Amino acid sequence: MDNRGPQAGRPVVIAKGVTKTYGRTRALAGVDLEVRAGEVLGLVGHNGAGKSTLMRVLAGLEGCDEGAVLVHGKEVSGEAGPRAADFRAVRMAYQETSLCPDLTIAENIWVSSRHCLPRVRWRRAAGDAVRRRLDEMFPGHGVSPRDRVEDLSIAQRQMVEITRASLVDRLDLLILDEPTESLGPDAARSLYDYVRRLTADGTAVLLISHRIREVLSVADRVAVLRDGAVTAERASAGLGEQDVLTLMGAHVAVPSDKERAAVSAGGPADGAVVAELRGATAPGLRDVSLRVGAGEVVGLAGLAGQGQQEVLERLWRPVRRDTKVRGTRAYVPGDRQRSGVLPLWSVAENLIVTAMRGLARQGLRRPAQERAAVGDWVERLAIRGGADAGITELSGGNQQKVIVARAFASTAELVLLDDPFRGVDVHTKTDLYGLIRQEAAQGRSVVWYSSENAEMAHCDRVYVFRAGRVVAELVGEEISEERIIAVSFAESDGEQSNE
Ligand SMILES: Nc1ncnc2c1ncn2[C@@H]1O[C@H](COP(=O)(O)OP(=O)(O)OP(=O)(O)O)[C@@H](O)[C@H]1O
Repeated sequence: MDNRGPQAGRPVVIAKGVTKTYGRTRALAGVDLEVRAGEVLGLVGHNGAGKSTLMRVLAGLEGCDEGAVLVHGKEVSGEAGPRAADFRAVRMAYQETSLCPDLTIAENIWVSSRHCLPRVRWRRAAGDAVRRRLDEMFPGHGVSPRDRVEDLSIAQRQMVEITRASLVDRLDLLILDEPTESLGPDAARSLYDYVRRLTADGTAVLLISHRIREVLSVADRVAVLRDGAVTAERASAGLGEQDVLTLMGAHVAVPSDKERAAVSAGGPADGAVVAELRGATAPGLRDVSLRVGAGEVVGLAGLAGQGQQEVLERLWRPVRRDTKVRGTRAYVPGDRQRSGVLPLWSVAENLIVTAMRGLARQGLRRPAQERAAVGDWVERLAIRGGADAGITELSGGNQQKVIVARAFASTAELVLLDDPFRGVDVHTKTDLYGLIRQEAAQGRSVVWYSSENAEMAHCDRVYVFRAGRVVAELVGEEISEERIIAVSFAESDGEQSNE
């Protein structure tokens, strides 16, 4: 499977005046865009701007209503659809993985790449191909082609998804939709090393991401999509994060020192304790003690998989003597595909499901109150698509907003956040950080695991985890990205001897 790209700089795929409408939603409103051989083009824009829709149209997975898509100069929009031969060399790795959970990795590869695999002993051929490519792209990936997809972690599924997209006879354009949202830093670095090798061979790469700094460090050019149209295209050289945010029309409020000071001064460390772990030891946890005060935002930081999710699990299901939790709880999963959205329900139903009991009177639901609460949240978080849309009609980031709103719309005293802001745009994230602080000011407690250390700046107290232990407790102004990174990597003698 070699990648013979065309001459660098020549257009591989061109969109001309592309429009796409779903019911009343105009997802694309006349997009003009060119992706050239040998370049990485970054595509940025708010949740619901139309990025994923545009990618599906460019990959020939969906037709457009008006306008045209040209692949190597030939107009092919009329042939879009899963079998469109002209789009074969344009492949897409999805943000929500497209893998079948019940099948093994090798079987999934066969499903999507069978045209370039032998028909006899296909399972072994698919397994060998995917293993080779995984080794090349993500050294130390830790998966076997025989593993069933549903048993993989979210990061492993993402690695397989990206690998799957690259396994073809000929690859002219690789589209990566939020590829690193679920990957750790090492895997992200490996991916971009691979991207550089691909582009050096003439393949074009279209990278969609909400991580602007990352896009600027990888992409040669950046295009901004806003309300279904490309509103700016720039070379990345010389462009800063703030320039891109301005092009996106985002107003991003970085917390000022005064606000930070207010957070630490208001830290309710002396208030009532809502949840507590005392020397908790379990698979993945070693002698963990922590406490959460009323109205306190407590962060769980450190590298991924160091015990943070086990703590959330423990607080969600406090069955042992070493865990005490008072009051009701709500959980916001980070993996919306597996345990987040109820796919057959509308936005309103998904949002209100946990709050309806609190709104009911004598066991009877009160539709008017429910509608008002839903309307309020849809407006508060600017959920694009509206209350009556089916949840799966929403863009990924907007679905995530519904899941966050569901938890905060409930009367839960303790909200558990499992890295919930992956795939959410910068502007909305800032609104959600504000929401967490407002809710905490009203006495709600939050325990927040995040893989983005910068997010921990919005917490009152942060516990940094390493190998199942708390290795540091940072309070107020002690909380900084640098400090978290330093303690995440610091290895004490005691820890090493236990590993
Ligand atoms: N299958 C669909 N049915 C109905 N509406 C849809 C469908 N797919 C997308 N939309 C709508 O089209 C608009 C653009 O969605 P799209 O997923 O392309 O946005 P996006 O820029 O990728 O967002 P995100 O950053 O959140 O992933 C949204 O308003 C969305 O609700």
